[in-house]
Amino acid sequence: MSTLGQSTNIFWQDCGVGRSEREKLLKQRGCVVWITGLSGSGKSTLACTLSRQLHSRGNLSYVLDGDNLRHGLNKDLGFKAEDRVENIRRVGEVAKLFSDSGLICIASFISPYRKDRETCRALLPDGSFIEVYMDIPLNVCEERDPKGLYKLARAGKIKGFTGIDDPYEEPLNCEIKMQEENGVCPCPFSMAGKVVSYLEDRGFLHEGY
Ligand SMILES: Nc1ncnc2c1ncn2[C@@H]1O[C@H](COP(=O)(O)OS(=O)(=O)O)[C@@H](OP(=O)(O)O)[C@H]1O
Ligand SMILES: Nc1ncnc2c1ncn2[C@@H]1O[C@H](COP(=O)(O)OP(=O)(O)O)[C@@H](O)[C@H]1O
Repeated sequence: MSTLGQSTNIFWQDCGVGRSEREKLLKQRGCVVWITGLSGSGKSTLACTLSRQLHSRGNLSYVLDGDNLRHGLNKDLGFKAEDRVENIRRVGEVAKLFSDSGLICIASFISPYRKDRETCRALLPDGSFIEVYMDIPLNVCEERDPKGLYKLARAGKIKGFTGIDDPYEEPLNCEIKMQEENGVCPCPFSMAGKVVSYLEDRGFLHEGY
């Protein structure tokens, strides 16, 4: 495997305990559920509700959340385009490791650029990157505004806020799309149920897949 960047004289170290052994132990298959969408679209809520539903049925998951990772691993990054690219690059690599460990990794990031999401997808075995698009209209997200950030962005106090004066590129071929139905947003529990059904149907949640 050659994924070398600046480092030289380094060699891939294989380990006798492999992915399939870990997956057998956990009775599930590792994957990445990648939740993308505007601020306020419900990404974190869905991520946590999904993690709870999986936990209740005996499946091990772990949530990687934009706000949280920016407190640690990514605290050197801001919101300029190149910082967002690096943010998602690092998260993609971490998500790959988590899924290789056999976990259901739930990544919740605005991840505004299509190319970066596709790069993360390409890191994973076919079918194990499940892109979930929170297709919630900007005006709904803005009305919610739980952190008051849209208000600040509209007032010009935050520059480069996604959806206001920074781009968001919608997925073209996501696996799951969450949308309002008759002007009503489905509850987080039913959204999480939709993801669980998807994972179940594709054998991610069972032994003997
Ligand atoms: N300029 C700007 N644009 C968008 N979002 C902003 C900005 N500044 C701060 N925030 C807060 O940062 C959270 C998004 O972090 P992410 O790591 O998911 O962003 S990105 O994927 O790198 O675009 C986002 O969290 P969510 O609301 O949960 O999406 C915001 O709370
Ligand atoms: N399915 C939903 N229906 C209605 N309100 C929701 C739903 N999901 C989240 N919310 C509310 O919307 C706001 C933003 O949710 P959050 O999960 O923080 O979004 P994000 O992580 O995308 O910024 C919160 O106040 C949350 O309670």
